[in-house]
Amino acid sequence: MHYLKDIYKEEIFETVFENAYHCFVVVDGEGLITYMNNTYCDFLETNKQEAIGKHVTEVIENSRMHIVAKSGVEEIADLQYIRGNHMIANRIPVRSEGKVVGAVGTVLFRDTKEWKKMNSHIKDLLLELEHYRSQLNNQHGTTYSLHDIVGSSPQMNELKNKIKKVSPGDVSVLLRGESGTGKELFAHSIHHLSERSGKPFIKVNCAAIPEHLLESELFGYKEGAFTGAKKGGKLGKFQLANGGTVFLDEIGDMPLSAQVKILRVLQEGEVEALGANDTQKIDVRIIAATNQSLEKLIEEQRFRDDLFYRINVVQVRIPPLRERTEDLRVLSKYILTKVTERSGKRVIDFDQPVLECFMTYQWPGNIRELENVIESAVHLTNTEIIKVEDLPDHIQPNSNFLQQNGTLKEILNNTEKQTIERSLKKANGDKLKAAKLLGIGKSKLYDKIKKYGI
Ligand SMILES: Nc1ncnc2c1ncn2[C@@H]1O[C@H](COP(=O)(O)OP(=O)(O)OP(=O)(O)O)[C@@H](O)[C@H]1O
Repeated sequence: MHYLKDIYKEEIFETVFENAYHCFVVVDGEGLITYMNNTYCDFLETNKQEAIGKHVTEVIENSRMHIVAKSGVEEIADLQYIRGNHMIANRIPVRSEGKVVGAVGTVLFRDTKEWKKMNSHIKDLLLELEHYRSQLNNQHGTTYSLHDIVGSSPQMNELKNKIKKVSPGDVSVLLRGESGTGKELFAHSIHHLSERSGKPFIKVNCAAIPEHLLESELFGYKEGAFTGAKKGGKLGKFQLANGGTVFLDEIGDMPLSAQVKILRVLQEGEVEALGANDTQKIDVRIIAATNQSLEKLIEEQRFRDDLFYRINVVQVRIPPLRERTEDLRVLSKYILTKVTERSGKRVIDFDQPVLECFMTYQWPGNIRELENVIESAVHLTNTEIIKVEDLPDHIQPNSNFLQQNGTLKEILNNTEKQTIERSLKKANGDKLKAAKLLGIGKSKLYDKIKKYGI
């Protein structure tokens, strides 16, 4: 007697897999795709001929099927980021005669409406989590401590030691450094390490507050001080920070009129709210930051020298990123982890040429720029490893071949391979489009893809 499954095995397989609403993929022990149903092909905008035989990571973003096909450890309900959305993936190893020979994968919530709903739900939850985390951190106004300052270059170690020394006590500190070097991070750390850490840390962005509002923002106002003043008045940043620290960011942009008032607070330890008849005693520590040369501003009479001497008791210079390239690797990894945790996309490392590229780039925007570059690369990459092609054009070394070693032929081949890979990426895998971008015929492109094993 034959069982039904023996007679119609193929038909049953076909019916189940091809008519399913779910995406199915099967890989062999090497991670090469041996089967993919139409639903999955449609979703990935590919077809069976293209997909079958390729390594799964070339076809599916963030896939771990090849790992499961090796480890034999199933992964159920894993969150996977594919084509801009969070999907639920199951990966089950296939065994034959006790050996792991491959894996079967399914992706749930393919149905557009269903997964859109689930996806927006997950995004909402991630945002909510982020909100609570930052609320918790913000309770005392400080979000960072010295532990959050990544870097172990000699310059960074020296800097951290200096910060440890100046933090206790009340001396004013002037942080100098280019934009994005981490001045705010250091200001937080100084507060955190001081006796004032249990008291508020209040940041004033001197460049962002319009001149006519600066005084009321800094020193507050009494009810009825001017038309439009709030009932009950408003406390200024200095009153809010009483007992704690005021961080005057971008102090070089502070208007002269406000500089006089700040000087008075520093000299006399008292503030006068707008419309008030009396002054109020205030005890704050000042940390100021600038990326401009205050000396030059003094020469141009845009900054008061008496205020400069007050805030410049201890000066801390934060070196630009290009002067401490030893920190690049660890910083990049740290930022990558932060970005992937936030976005839910699985990207685990950088290709070596990416790090080499980082080493030679000048980083005018310093760590903030590094953060932006990594964030955009994480969104653009189709694999778990960030490649040079995932970087913004201006970061990529355009004279790449000049830095390569090897014979002329090897260098030319390598450059040709990289150019083809980039064009394919730009054309989203569309070979006709890529051939057009490269100004060559489709069959020539196919030959080269084959030659270089792309
Ligand atoms: N050593 C570091 N380790 C980890 N993150 C850092 C480090 N330095 C800077 N960052 C990050 O880089 C970004 C920019 O830092 P921050 O805002 O402190 O720079 P800044 O010098 O105050 O910039 P600006 O002058 O433009 O205000 C922040 O997101 C910060 O967390």
